[in-house]
Amino acid sequence: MRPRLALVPGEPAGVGPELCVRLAQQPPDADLVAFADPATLTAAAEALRLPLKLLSPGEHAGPGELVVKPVPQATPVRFGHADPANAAAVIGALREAGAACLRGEFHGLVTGPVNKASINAGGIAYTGTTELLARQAGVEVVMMLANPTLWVALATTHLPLREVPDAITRPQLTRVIRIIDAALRRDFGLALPRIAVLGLNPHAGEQGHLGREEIEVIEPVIAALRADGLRLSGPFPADTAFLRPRLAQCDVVLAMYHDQGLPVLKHAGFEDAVNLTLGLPYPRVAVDHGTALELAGRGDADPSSLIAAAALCTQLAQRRVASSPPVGAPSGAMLLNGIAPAGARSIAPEGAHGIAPEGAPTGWPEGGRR
Ligand SMILES: NC(=O)c1ccc[n+]([C@@H]2O[C@H](COP(=O)([O-])OP(=O)(O)OC[C@H]3O[C@@H](n4cnc5c(N)ncnc54)[C@H](O)[C@@H]3O)[C@@H](O)[C@H]2O)c1
Ligand SMILES: N[C@H](C(=O)O)[C@H](O)COP(=O)(O)O
Repeated sequence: MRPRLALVPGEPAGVGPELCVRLAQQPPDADLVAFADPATLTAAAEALRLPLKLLSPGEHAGPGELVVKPVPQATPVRFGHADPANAAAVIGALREAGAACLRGEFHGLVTGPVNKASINAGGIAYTGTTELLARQAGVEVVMMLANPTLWVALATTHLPLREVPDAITRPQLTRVIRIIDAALRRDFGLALPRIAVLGLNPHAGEQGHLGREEIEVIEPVIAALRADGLRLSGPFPADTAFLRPRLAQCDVVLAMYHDQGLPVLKHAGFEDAVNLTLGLPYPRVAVDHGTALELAGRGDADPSSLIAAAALCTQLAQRRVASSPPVGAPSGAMLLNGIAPAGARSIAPEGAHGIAPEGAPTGWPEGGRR
């Protein structure tokens, strides 16, 4: 099955448009439709001196071609200079593409980076695309970033650090863990996903001497969900939870907040990591990097994350359309686009202690992106 995927470049002045142009040179096994201003895509192609022929919806694109659903900007793009006047176009493209996915016109959504400050400066309250798509779909979601060696999900996303402890409650954390468990079963075929839950406080609260959220919220949630059959461990002190032997025991690490988990993930592998939204009615996969305004229009931006996102979204869409996941697939068995859960690395032939050595993804199914 060849999926139809909606593609949204994100901030016009950032690296998103040129990465879409690069993606169009080596498209995934899917039909892409870009929701964007055609002039911006053309300008990006010209800046990079790459061929790009824009087509209309309904036409079939080959390499160097891209079908576009026009979303006009208020002002012409100037790479490197985000214009808040274009906020409505950026958000409009995301909303249009999300709505089309909800109507079943596309099998999945791939998105580039958005500059949160520019959108807010343009008068639109926006914390992130994850939250925007969740609100539009009327569901709760979980953000999970993944690269071939590590998966990290977040209990909270884009909110001030000061607000994090109050946002983590027993019902909220229960819902987060259930969304992760269900998504990893459905989309990755894990029979019993192993979720390692981090504490919130230093040393996971040190038995209540360094904070009580572990005792009052996190431990009771883990105990209740374990009693329901979920495979949970923790709460672990965050500073040692990412040590290799510990990672080998889980499929995904659940961090309590954005900067508890994502610096580790991005340090472990920035280039080919992707950002998944778990819990949406359709697969959404995004880049793991930001708008990188300083690189835009120069041709120096690495397209690996967008290419990985499009490839993974293609596979997730195919998987959802195809029959249900294989019954009893061993935990960690599914490898999609080389994205394997942490514990699954032990089945990769190159892995030592389940960790792929430098440059190892070449041996993984479809994982030879570098
Ligand atoms: N997916 C998203 O929408 C997303 C993700 C992260 C950050 N952001 C937004 O992007 C803006 C800039 O954020 P930031 O500076 O913290 O992060 P950033 O990812 O834009 O940049 C961090 C560093 O990585 C480099 N980099 C980023 N993408 C690259 C690529 N494709 N190839 C090579 N190098 C690359 C940059 O040059 C910079 O040195 C902010 O407004 C932030 O909110 C958006
Ligand atoms: N938190 C993400 C990251 O650090 O890569 C990013 O800022 C935005 O993600 P969404 O587009 O899914 O909101």
